[in-house]
Amino acid sequence: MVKIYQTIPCNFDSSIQVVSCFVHFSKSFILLERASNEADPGAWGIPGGKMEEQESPFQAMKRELFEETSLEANMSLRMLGSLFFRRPAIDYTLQVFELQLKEPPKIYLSEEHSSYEWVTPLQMKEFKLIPGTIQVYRYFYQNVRSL
Ligand SMILES: Nc1nc2c([nH]c(=O)n2[C@H]2C[C@H](O)[C@@H](COP(=O)(O)OP(=O)(O)OP(=O)(O)O)O2)c(=O)[nH]1
Repeated sequence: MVKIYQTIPCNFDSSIQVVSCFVHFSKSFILLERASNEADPGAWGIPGGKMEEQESPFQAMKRELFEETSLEANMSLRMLGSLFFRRPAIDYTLQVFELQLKEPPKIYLSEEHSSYEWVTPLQMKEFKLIPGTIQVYRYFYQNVRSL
């Protein structure tokens, strides 16, 4: 259903760039549930979305974080790296970030999402996730080099 590569695969269409972010507070990170009128309704994922033309990955990530959670990312926004996603109908590059929060944040959702949860890595497995979310977590936080 989804194949994830560390290096660019053959004939990859690199026109679509997506940014996403692990927002950590204490031992948890935030998951957002896609609203019923969105693509893949009811699926849970970390904040993110498609990069717009003229945006840098950092600008796109700050914009998406603000739109989706109302968080204003500061200097502590860090890029972890990129992975290449191949789904049956679409290729895209996922640029993955992390943001470590020291204070409990106030979250305001947009209409794109219906709810949010702070989850530990173990709890994440209980959610109906956007495919690839666990592999991405493992890759960046548990040093699993094969996806
Ligand atoms: N938000 C988010 N998207 C992810 C994750 N993993 C992953 O493969 N994706 C994919 C699913 C979506 O096809 C794509 C993001 O698309 P989106 O629909 O949320 O983007 P957007 O907010 O810019 O929305 P749009 O109006 O342009 O459709 O990235 C993830 O963890 N979070």
